[in-house]
Amino acid sequence: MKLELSDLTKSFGDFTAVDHMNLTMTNGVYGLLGVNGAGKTTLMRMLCTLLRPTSGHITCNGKDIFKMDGEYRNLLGYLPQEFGFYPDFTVQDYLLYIATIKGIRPAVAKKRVKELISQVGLTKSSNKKMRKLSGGMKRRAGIAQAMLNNPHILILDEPTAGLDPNERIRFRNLISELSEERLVLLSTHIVSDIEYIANEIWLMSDGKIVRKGTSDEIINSMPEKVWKCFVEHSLVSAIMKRYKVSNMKSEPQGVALRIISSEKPFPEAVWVEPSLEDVFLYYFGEKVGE
Ligand SMILES: Nc1ncnc2c1ncn2[C@@H]1O[C@H](COP(=O)(O)OP(=O)(O)OP(=O)(O)O)[C@@H](O)[C@H]1O
Repeated sequence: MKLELSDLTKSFGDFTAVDHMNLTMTNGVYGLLGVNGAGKTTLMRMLCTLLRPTSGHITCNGKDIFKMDGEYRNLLGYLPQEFGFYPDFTVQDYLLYIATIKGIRPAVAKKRVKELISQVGLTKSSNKKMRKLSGGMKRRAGIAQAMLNNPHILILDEPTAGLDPNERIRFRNLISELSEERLVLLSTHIVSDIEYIANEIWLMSDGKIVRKGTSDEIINSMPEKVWKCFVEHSLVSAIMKRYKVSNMKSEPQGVALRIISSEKPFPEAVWVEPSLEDVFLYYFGEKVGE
């Protein structure tokens, strides 16, 4: 499976949400990381043929996805950021209903729904009404609906939004499991959601991919260094005006700061290994603040 984006652009009036993007994806997990408004959903909606590009092309194994029609939709599973889940349907009925919409034969659908309910860990809740599920369970039902047609391409828009830490971990494991022999693209603005499961991470800002690579490659690409030091409370605001501070924590010795700077900020500062979160804050610090 190969998806190629060439010079892909989407504008709304004179605002460009996706800006001349060129990318290639094959099987594996791609993590699209960016702050709110970076253009992630716009990109994903184009990849699902729900939105036409202003210019440029998306091809799947060499064919224009907008000309493939049903052939492409059969390859695709999509979990939108907000998905309609019919609150009074049970999990099982909801999935059977979506299977009907997707044109899956009833006998096949019944078997597939049962398998998927088990795979996403909802067997005990299969007769529960959708509105009674927790946020994490709803998202798992959402993944199951995206997987009904056993898609080769799985696109998940902010699948971990609103999940608690346990649900996040469970979700990450599920996505890793589903990614075998499949192309999975998932968007998030939470670094830890993709740090360990994405084969390739894309940092997106203002409609462009500003960095891409494995987690290690992205970390190593950061031009500045990360320093750790302890300072008195009274100095913190002056330091924050002067340096990019990726984290601060009150500790008995004072305030522990992680400072991103090409030079040693204080004689007592020690150089520490950067994390992907430092890199994210390095590129998007002000935007995260906004
Ligand atoms: N239909 C539209 N008309 C006008 N502007 C739009 C439209 N859809 C998106 N935008 C704008 O395009 C930009 C990118 O939006 P998009 O939803 O793709 O970002 P995002 O990275 O998915 O953000 P979030 O994490 O908040 O979902 C935003 O500034 C948004 O306001």
